[in-house]
Amino acid sequence: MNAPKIQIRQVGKTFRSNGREVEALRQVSLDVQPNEFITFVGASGCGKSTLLRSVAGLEGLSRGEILLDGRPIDGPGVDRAMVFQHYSLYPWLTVMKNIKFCRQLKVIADGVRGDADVEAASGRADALLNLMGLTPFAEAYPNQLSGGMQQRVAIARALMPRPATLLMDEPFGALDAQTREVMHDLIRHVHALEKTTILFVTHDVEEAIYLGTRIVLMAPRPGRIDSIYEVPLPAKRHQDMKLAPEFTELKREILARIRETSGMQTDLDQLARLNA
Ligand SMILES: Nc1ncnc2c1ncn2[C@@H]1O[C@H](COP(=O)(O)OP(=O)(O)OP(=O)(O)O)[C@@H](O)[C@H]1O
Repeated sequence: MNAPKIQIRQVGKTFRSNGREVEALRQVSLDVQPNEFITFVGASGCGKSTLLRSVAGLEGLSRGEILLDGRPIDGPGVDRAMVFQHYSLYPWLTVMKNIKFCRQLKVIADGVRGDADVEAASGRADALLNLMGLTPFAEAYPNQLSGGMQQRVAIARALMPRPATLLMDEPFGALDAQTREVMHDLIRHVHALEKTTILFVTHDVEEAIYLGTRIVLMAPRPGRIDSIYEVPLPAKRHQDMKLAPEFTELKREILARIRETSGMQTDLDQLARLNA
């Protein structure tokens, strides 16, 4: 087996605000292999976003450590890119300029580069536009695009510096069901093509199974890993697989476990007794 891309070791995170303490993560440990696609599910408040932000280097840890390629993470880096639910595009820039924006900042920070570098960046931006089906919209502004298209621009922008790791926090949460399906196949394609390691947070169990190679189910109060499921699907996915018995059985099992760990099952049982 390869050396893990990411090693999350005994990670703890406690937030303190207004005299209150929240243990967002307790003793979280996980090894992620290169080119894995890990999806995280779990009841609200179980620490999914906190864990993702910690891998991004946006959140300091209270305990433990996270290693990337064997080295401790101590802040954000161009080797990791994050995509959020809200598209966070620059409304005053065209699609093409949005995609190139971070790259341009890096060029400014690093000093003037040669023509070859500028050309390579343009080639990469064109290739990503094409991959995302956005070529006809290169000169459009974000407010002229649908939600799905805006999110495709955000993904293209994240991929621009060729990050080895992509961190996605409910990236398709605001999209309608049909657009989500298209995005699912697109992101699986990106994963295969770019050989990226992906950590993906979602509330949607079907999305977690369809996209993931492994599913990490987290539980709240304190935030922790409850269980890990291998996805019994081949690398090449298609939408009909959602109807396969092994898919629906895994979905049923995970939904039941989320209900149990969230305390929601107790609420549902009480409701059923009231209605009886
Ligand atoms: N900056 C912060 N200050 C104080 N508490 C925080 C902060 N960020 C997160 N928390 C708390 O930590 C816990 C975990 O939050 P987190 O957002 O990581 O969970 P989540 O599983 O992503 O939730 P959701 O599914 O609702 O997005 C929650 O109780 C949350 O209120």
